Amino acid sequence: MADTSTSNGTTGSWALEARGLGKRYFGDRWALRDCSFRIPAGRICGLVGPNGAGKSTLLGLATRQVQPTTGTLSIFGTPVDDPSVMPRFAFLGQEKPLFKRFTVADTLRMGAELNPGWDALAAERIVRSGNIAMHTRIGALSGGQRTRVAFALAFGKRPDLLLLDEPMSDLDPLARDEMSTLLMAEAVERGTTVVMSSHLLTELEDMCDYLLVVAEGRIRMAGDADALVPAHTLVTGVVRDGRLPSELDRHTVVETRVQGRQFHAMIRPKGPLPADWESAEPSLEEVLLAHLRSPGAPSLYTQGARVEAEGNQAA
Ligand SMILES: Nc1ncnc2c1ncn2[C@@H]1O[C@H](COP(=O)(O)OP(=O)(O)OP(=O)(O)O)[C@@H](O)[C@H]1O
Repeated sequence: MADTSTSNGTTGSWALEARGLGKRYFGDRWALRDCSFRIPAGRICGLVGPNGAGKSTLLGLATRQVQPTTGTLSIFGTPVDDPSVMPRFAFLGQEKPLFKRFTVADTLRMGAELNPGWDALAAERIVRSGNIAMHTRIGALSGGQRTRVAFALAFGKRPDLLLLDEPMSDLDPLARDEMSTLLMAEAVERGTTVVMSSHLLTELEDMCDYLLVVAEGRIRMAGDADALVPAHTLVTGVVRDGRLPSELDRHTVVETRVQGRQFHAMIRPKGPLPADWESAEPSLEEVLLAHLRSPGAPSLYTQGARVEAEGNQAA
């Protein structure tokens, strides 16, 4: 069962909307199953989940590199299989598909030719701030420098939606910081929506105001970070007769751990807590870690993030 309890329902347009989305590569193993959610326009959304959770599959479905087995996915209200959606998004993944024989200048020229709304100044600025000479061949660049050129291509396209699959994993800390700042500036100044998968929880905490948590192919949390985190409480109490207290059953329990005579639990309180429990508000990182360790925990959507698959009744 999913909680639908928290506030901050978001109005406005949806950058990404999935209904009953599923992908089975082969056999009966689903990489992604029954995913229904919305990401509002203009947000920086962190896509979080353990290895093999289905994050790249989801981004592959959004960019049509992967075909869905079930359900639909729309970008700004247009189904992703409609070619008119192409100019509205840019994708940057772990692999940077650049032509090794092209120079950096050739690459940017190609970006200008392929994209009607090309912003040459923005693209060149990103390249030059990394001290990369325009005449250098892509094949002669380091992995991090190639990533910078790929970022320049993505930003130069001036997309409304930037889809990023761990794109900064090979950047040094300075370049990583610079690209993060660029991303946030884009989102603020141009209202660009960013959906970014990352395993770096501190990076997500710093950058993202919206979250999509995936585990074992299903959505575990979706919505405003500001609403998702305060919905949780960390409680500590005493274990009696080696058993967790029955009072825990009154709340939504995400994770419990027993250490000696104490228990620690990440819960979503459904009412007052016993006076002898200690409670604290967790950080985003603590909430995410608890969910990543407990993929079977009940899911949570903030109001605006929830969407029902076709044929289902709205909650
Ligand atoms: N092309 C493919 N063919 C078959 N199975 C695949 C394919 N791509 C992904 N899978 C499987 O789908 C599941 C989800 O994979 P996916 O790459 O989407 O996970 P992820 O969350 O991006 O993982 P990571 O954090 O390790 O990048 C995994 O079990 C994976 O083995």
